[in-house]
Amino acid sequence: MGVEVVVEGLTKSFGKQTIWQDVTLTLPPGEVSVMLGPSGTGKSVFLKSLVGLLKPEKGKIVINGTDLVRCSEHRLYEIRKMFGVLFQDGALFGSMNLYDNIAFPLREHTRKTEAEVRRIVLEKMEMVGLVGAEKKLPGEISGGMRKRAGLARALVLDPEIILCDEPDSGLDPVRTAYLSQLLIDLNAQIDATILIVTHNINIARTVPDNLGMLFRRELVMFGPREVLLTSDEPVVEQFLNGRRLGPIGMSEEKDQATMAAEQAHADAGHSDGSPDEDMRGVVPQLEPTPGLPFRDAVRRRKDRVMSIIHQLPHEAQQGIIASLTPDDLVRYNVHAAAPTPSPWPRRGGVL
Ligand SMILES: Nc1ncnc2c1ncn2[C@@H]1O[C@H](COP(=O)(O)OP(=O)(O)OP(=O)(O)O)[C@@H](O)[C@H]1O
Repeated sequence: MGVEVVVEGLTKSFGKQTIWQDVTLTLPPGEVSVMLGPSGTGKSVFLKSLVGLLKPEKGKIVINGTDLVRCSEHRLYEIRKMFGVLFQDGALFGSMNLYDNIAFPLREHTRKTEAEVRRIVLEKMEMVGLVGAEKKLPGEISGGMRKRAGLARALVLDPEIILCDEPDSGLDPVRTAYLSQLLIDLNAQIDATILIVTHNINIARTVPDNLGMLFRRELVMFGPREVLLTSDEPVVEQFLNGRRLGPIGMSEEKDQATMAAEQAHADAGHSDGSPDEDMRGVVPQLEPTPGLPFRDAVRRRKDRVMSIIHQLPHEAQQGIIASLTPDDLVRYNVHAAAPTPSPWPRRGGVL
């Protein structure tokens, strides 16, 4: 099973520019989490900090009892082996074919024989649907295939934590849907802890167990998917609906006067070009492809979320209860959906 990643009070700056501050969250072991945020809010910087490629100024990142921010280079090297990272462009070597690209970490970091390398590379290529493309060069294949090759390479050292930086970037909506399915299928097969950073609304709505959002140098929220999907926090609602109306502006944030003027314009019946449909609400989560194992994370998450359900906002409680099976209702002793009052904070809520 994947490991828990505990982030406490993390702050990252470049010179005088603070990217985000005081970020606190826990990636539950083996669950899939998505971090959303408008462009430039530091999602990639967060991901690189988790894997130790960037050093935050304050706070902790604790994995298996080790704080990555303060540990020795040797320990960091050991912990890094637990990670598989899918970078935005796949980060493949252009002059190597896919087989050699995927074999690279095995040849660099292990003493496996070429026969073992071959078995592992072909197994991972099959997992991501790339059988037969071994001899292709990265420049000869589509963006979607490059992503899958990058994912296969991230898998060869059997990672316990997989980080994906914008897996949808450069992909059409259909290929993005295939990649989302692939990530859920992988989670079912290897039970790794997965963090995806993205601004793709469809991925956010259908893939993760947990959702978070970075905005204005802060973690606005992080918690079970139902919390963000039903949230009326303006920045979350605006983002998940892909609307112009709201606090997020062209260059990240808007001033109050602009927001008021836009609201008045909308109230007067003028469209801002955004879809009318309200995307708020809990939609069914993607399930593994038939024939693959059930995701253990789903059962663990149910236990976890049901133990904190009374701390969550009403709409999230209702979304969670609506997703329970008749057996779950008995197991968790839930009588007719009756959410209880909740102390969920409107901002900065993290569970
Ligand atoms: N090595 C670096 N040195 C200085 N500034 C950096 C460095 N890496 C990132 N930044 C700055 O950090 C900020 C956040 O960048 P980041 O790429 O993490 O955003 P993002 O949320 O991933 O954006 P996008 O969704 O567009 O990829 C940007 O202003 C960027 O210029």
